[in-house]
Amino acid sequence: MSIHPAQAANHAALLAQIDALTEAGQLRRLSGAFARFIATLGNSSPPLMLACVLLSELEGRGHSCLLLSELASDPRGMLGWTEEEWRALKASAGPLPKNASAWRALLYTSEQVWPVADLDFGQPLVLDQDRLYLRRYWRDESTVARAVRARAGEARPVDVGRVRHWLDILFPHAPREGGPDWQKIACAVALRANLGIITGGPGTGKTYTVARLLALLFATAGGKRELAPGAEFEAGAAGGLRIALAAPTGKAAARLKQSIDHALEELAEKVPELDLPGLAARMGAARTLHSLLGARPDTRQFVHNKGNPLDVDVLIVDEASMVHLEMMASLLDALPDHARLILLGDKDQLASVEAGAVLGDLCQDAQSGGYSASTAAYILAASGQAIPEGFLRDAGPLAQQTVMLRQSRRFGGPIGQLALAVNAGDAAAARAALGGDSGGQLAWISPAQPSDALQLALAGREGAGGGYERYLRLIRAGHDAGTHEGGHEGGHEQWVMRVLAAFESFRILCAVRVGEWGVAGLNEAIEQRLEAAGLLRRRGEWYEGRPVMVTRNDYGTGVFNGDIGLTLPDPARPGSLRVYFSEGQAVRSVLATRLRQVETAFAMTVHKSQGSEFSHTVMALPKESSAVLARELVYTGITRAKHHFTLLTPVADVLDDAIAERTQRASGLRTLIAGN
Ligand SMILES: Nc1ncnc2c1ncn2[C@@H]1O[C@H](COP(=O)(O)OP(=O)(O)OP(=O)(O)O)[C@@H](O)[C@H]1O
Repeated sequence: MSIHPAQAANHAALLAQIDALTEAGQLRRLSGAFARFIATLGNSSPPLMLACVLLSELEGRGHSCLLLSELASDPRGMLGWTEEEWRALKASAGPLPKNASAWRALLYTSEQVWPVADLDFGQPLVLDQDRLYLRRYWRDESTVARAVRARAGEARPVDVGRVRHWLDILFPHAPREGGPDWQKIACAVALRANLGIITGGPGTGKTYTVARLLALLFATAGGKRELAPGAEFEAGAAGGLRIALAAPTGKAAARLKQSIDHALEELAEKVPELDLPGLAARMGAARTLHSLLGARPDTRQFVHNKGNPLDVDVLIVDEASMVHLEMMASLLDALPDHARLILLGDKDQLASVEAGAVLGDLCQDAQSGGYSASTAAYILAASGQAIPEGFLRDAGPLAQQTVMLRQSRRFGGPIGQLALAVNAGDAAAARAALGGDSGGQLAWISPAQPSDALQLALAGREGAGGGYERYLRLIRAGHDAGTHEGGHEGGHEQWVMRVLAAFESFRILCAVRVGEWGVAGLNEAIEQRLEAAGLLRRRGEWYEGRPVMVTRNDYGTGVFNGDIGLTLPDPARPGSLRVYFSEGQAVRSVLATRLRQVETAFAMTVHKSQGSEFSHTVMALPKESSAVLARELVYTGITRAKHHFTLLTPVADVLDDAIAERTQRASGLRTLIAGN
C-alpha cells in the first residue's frame, strides 16, 4: 500500500473509527476488512476507504450498489445511523467530496475502480455512472438487464385469431368486479415475447392464470413447434413442449406443482378437447432453482449455464420475489434463447435475504400499467380486453410484458383489508382493521412479556385454532397405537403426513432473530412451555416432535436452506430419530444425526416463512423499532395467514413505525435495462 504521508494520520483515524463502530455493532467486521483489503491494492485515499466500508455494509443489507447521490446527500439516512455516529466516521476520514460528481471524479481516478467505459484491468470495484459496485454485483445486474431487455423486447409471432379463440374458452366469464380481465390479459401478454411477469397479492390467481397460460401454449404451440409446415393443428400434439416448474425453496416448489396440477385437473373437465391430464403428467415435479440449475457443492457455479443450457421451452418460476440477483443472473444465463420465462410473485413482499430486489425492480410499473398503444391494440385483438385509459403510457419493453392481477379471490376479508392497509402505508386503517374484526379472523394482543403469549403457542386462539399441542398429541397417539413400527392402520407414512399437516397449519413468526421477542428467545420459551405441559421431552439436542429448519444447503443429505421438517421416530430403527420433510403428496426423511446445520423452528423469521402459508399465523414484533422492521416485512407476515392472523406487539406503537418504514434497496437494474 502506498500512502501519501499527509494522509497517514487520516487513515489511522479512519481505521480506528471503523474498528470502534465495528465493536459497537454498527458495522460488520467484513466491511472494515474489505476497506483494508482495497487499501492494499493501490493508492487509497480515506474517502475511497470510507466508500468501500459503506459499499460492503450496504451489500450486507441487500443493496447491490452504492448510489453516489445518496452518499453525498444523505449518508446517515442510507445507513440508518444517528447523526453522531455518522459525524464521527466522517470526521475521521477528513474532507469528503461535496457532491455526487465530486465523488465520481475521486473514484474515477482510483486504481481499484474500473469506470465502465474505460479499459478493464479487472479491478474489484466498478463505477457505472453514479453507482459504485462490487464487481460481482455489477456483472450480475448487467447479465439480468441484458437478458430482460432482449427477452421483453423481441416480439414472438402470435396467431392472434387462434389465441383469442382459446382465451375465450379458457376464461369464459367476465370478472365479477368489472373492468378488464387482467388474468386473460396476462396470458395474451406472456405469449408475445420470451418473458412474462405476472405479479399480484396472495390469492389473486397467479397460479390459476399460469395453468391457463400453459393450456394456451399447449393448444397453440403444437401447430408451430412440432407439426410440419401447413399441417393441421391437433390438440394434444404439443406433447414435446418441455415445461419446467421451479421456485426458490422446496416448499414453494411443491406448492406450485400441487396448485398447477389442481388447476389443470379442474380445467380438463371444462376443456376436454385438450389433453391436459397428459400435459400435467409430462411436466414432472417442480424443483428448487438450485436443483434445476444443478448446484454443486463448494462452488457458486451451476451445471447449467450459457455453455450448457437448460433443456426447456417454458420455465415457470414461482415466488420470484425471493430470487436474489445472483440466482436470477445464473437462471437467465442458463435459459436457452428460444425458451419462455414466466415469473410469478408478489412484488410487495420482502425481497430476498441476499442482495437484490429483482422482482420489485422489474415490477416498478406494474401498478400503473405503462402499456403502449400497440400493446393495447394487441391485447384487444388477442383477448378482447380493452386497457383502461389510465394504464396507457409507454413505459418501455419491460412494462409491456408485465401484468398485475388486482382482485384477490380468497383474501377479501379482514386479513386482506389489513394487508392492503399495511401495503398502502396507512397505519390508522391497519389499526382499524385489527380492532374492527368481530369475526375473530384477526386478533391484536399486546403481551407484556413472552410468557404471557405462550398459551397461544400451546393451544392457539379461541375460534382460530392452531397451537402446537395438536401435532404433539398426534405423535403421542401414534406411540400408543404402535404406528412407529408401521403397525397402525394406514401405515407409518400416512401418520407422518397427518402429523406434518397438523404442524404446518400453525406457525409463530418473528420479525427479528435476537432478543426475547426474536426467534432464539421465543423458541426457547416455547420449548420450555411445551415441556412443562408434558407435550414433549427434551433429551439433548434431538427429541421427538422437534421441528427444525435447515440453515444451509447440504448436498449429501439433499436438504436445502429453509426446508422445514419434524423429528419423529424411525420405524426401522427403534430408538433412533429421523427428520421428515413434506414434499406435496410425498414425504422424505433423513436420519436426525446426519443433519448438522439446523435450528429449532417453533418460531421462525418472516423472511424464512416466504413461500409458505399457515391456517393460523401469529406474528410477533419486538419492542424496539428499527430499519429492518419495515412495511414489506409486516405485509409478508400477514399474508402468510390463510384463515386467522394474530399480531403480538409488546409495544403497540412499533406497528405504526414499521408500517411507516419502507425497505428501499439501491440497484441499477432499471437504469441498465433502459440501456442508459
Ligand atoms: N378467474 C377466476 N375464477 C374463479 N376462481 C379463481 C379465478 N382466479 C383465481 N381463482 C381461485 O382463487 C384461488 C386463488 O388462486 P391462486 O391460488 O391461483 O392464487 P395465487 O395468486 O397463485 O395465490 P398465492 O399467492 O397464495 O400463491 C384459487 O382457489 C383459484 O382457483
